[in-house]
Amino acid sequence: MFMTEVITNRDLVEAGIPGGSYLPSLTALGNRLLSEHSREEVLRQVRDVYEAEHTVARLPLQDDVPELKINLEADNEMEQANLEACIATMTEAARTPTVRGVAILPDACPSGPKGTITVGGVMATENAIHPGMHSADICCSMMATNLGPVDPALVMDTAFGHVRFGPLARNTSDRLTPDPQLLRSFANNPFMRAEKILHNAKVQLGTQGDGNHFYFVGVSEKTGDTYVVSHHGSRGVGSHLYKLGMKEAMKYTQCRSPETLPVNSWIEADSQVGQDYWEALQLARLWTRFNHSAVHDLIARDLGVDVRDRFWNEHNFVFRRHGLYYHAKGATPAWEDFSDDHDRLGRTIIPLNMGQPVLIVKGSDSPGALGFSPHGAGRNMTRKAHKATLQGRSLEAVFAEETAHIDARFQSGRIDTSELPSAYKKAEAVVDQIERMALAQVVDRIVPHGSIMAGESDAPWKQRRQARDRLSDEG
Ligand SMILES: Nc1nc2c(ncn2[C@@H]2O[C@H](COP(=O)(O)O)[C@@H](O)[C@H]2O)c(=O)[nH]1
Ligand SMILES: [Mn+2]
Repeated sequence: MFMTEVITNRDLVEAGIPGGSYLPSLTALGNRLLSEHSREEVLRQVRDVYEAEHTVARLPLQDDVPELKINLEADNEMEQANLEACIATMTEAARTPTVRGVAILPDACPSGPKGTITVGGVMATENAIHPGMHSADICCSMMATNLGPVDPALVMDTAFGHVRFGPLARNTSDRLTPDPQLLRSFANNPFMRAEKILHNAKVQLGTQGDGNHFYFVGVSEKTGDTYVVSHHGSRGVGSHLYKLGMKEAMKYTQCRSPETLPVNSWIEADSQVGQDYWEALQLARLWTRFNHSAVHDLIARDLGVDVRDRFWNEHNFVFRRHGLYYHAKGATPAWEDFSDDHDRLGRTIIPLNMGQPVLIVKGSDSPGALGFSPHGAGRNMTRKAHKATLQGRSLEAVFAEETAHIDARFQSGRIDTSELPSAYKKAEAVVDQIERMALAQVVDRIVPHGSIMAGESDAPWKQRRQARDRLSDEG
């Protein structure tokens, strides 16, 4: 009988057992064993029990990575460099232990340090949701509304009065009202009930953000009807959800697979947290749909016309299919029933740039692209590299040349050259690859009349990016 002392939680931690909710029961076990064994023996036995019952094998990075499905062709040196960078980063990301399939699309370009999924990229994973693979702009998406045979110039002016790009929020007098039932669902979800999410769901409703988000007005080649097409995501709702998801993912992955790059951390999909996060993603999606349609409805109301038709699709999201989680970061789902509210004619939307038609396509569910098509034209070079190509020319001259055939407006009143057509890959080459690689079938084209975007601003995040660019120039 050795009963001379007790074992505490701290003793177990000092003996190398990490803290956790199981600690009190292990301590109780240790104290029972103390009546029969030496302290040293008890600690050894408790450690064995901990290892048998409370640890899971750590997952190493995969050496045999799934075959990379490449749907991207390079026509010149710059495109070749882009393709190689895409392959390098996706090959690294594919080493993440959960990854079962990888594809890059014609609009692919790197977006982050090596190992980060590309824009124009798809990653299929097993029992894992990776916030870094659907990106921070959760449910970035396109919505098209057919307004009938209305004068597109009138639609442009009406739209301009209703959109709120950039740091412009809707002020209290023109704020839109969120769907009360949706807000109740937010309050019931452990992620979505966060104060910042609930706040943004109210004050950011009817806002579009900045960067390459846009409102596009054009005329259908097929019917002559005028369409409005919008591009934005879930705004502050999604960006805060992304932060919360990433925090959970990093906590889990640091223990489960410490070799995995932090950006590729994941949440176990069939855990409670995973189910809550999945539901939160669906709620952010519903908020985004409401955000697109609320502004489209205001435009139709002011024009005094009925909405003749409407469809939409997300391109930054996670889809459950074939028992796997398909993460799309800038990729359009190309199978018919990818969501509960998919278009009954199977149409999705692929824009190219403000001066080119928006493509209305029917996805081909190509196995060679894991069932996806591109979400745009994509960039061959960074914003900074693109700016360098314009050196020596005034902003106004570049703008006038590239937008002569359309009514292009920046809501801030300041030209953002990084959003002009020349910033994107050649539209014809992307369309050619979509068709030749049988990723989707073009069923209509919305010919551009005009486009509204945020424009250049002094938003704090833009200033931080410029400061980083200056530093990298100096360094
Ligand atoms: N019709 C327009 N298309 C545009 C515009 N700016 C960008 N784009 C295209 O959209 C995709 C979406 O990019 P994302 O990664 O931010 O989702 C991009 O690849 C471009 O091809 C525009 O003003 N009008
Ligand atoms: Mn987008």
